[in-house]
Amino acid sequence: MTDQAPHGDSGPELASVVLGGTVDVLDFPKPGIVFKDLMPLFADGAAFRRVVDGVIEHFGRESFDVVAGVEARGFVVAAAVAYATGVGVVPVRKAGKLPRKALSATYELEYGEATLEVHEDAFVAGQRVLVVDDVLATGGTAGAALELVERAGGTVAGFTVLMELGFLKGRERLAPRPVHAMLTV
Ligand SMILES: O=P(O)(O)OC[C@H]1O[C@H](OP(=O)(O)OP(=O)(O)O)[C@H](O)[C@@H]1O
Ligand SMILES: Nc1ncnc2[nH]cnc12
Repeated sequence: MTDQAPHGDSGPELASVVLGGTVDVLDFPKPGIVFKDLMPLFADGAAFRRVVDGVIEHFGRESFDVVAGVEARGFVVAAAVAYATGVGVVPVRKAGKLPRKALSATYELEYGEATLEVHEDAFVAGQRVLVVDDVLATGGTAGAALELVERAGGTVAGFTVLMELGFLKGRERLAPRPVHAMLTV
């Protein structure tokens, strides 16, 4: 319903901040896709700080030991959360980008297929990992990222996105893993 107030797991105010920083791009990267571009949110310093602080407030800075960011736009949010909480950041990258021995997982997303990788020694056994991306759509990317974190020895402390495309049912695909989404559309 379009007349509803913006909603998400951190309340309507933060949901509105994300919505206000998002531009819909029609037919990108393929005809028929409405691409949610969060670059304007990242480019607005006050809005970016509010959503990064919102992620940290939701999970609590003592609940994770390291942040994993999913290439590419997940890197932006993950690095900011890591810096603000004084923990490290681990990139989960698209295939062929990591220089050392890596674990990989292939998945489907709204507009194709891709492979993600993480260094096999990226985590200390049992390290609590907060996994961060910008958008949850079908959940293929997130499922692969969470699987890789666990295969590399990490313990998933949480998964968060700034925007969830509810109609693509990614949350259901990831169940019973909890998803935190600042805005659900
Ligand atoms: O839930 P899914 O259907 O898997 O889609 C979500 C993923 O799609 C986008 O990334 P994309 O692969 O377009 O890469 P980019 O961040 O490098 O642009 C987005 O940043 C998520 O990572
Ligand atoms: N419609 C969309 N907008 C932005 N990122 C996406 N990832 C998958 N589908 C997407």
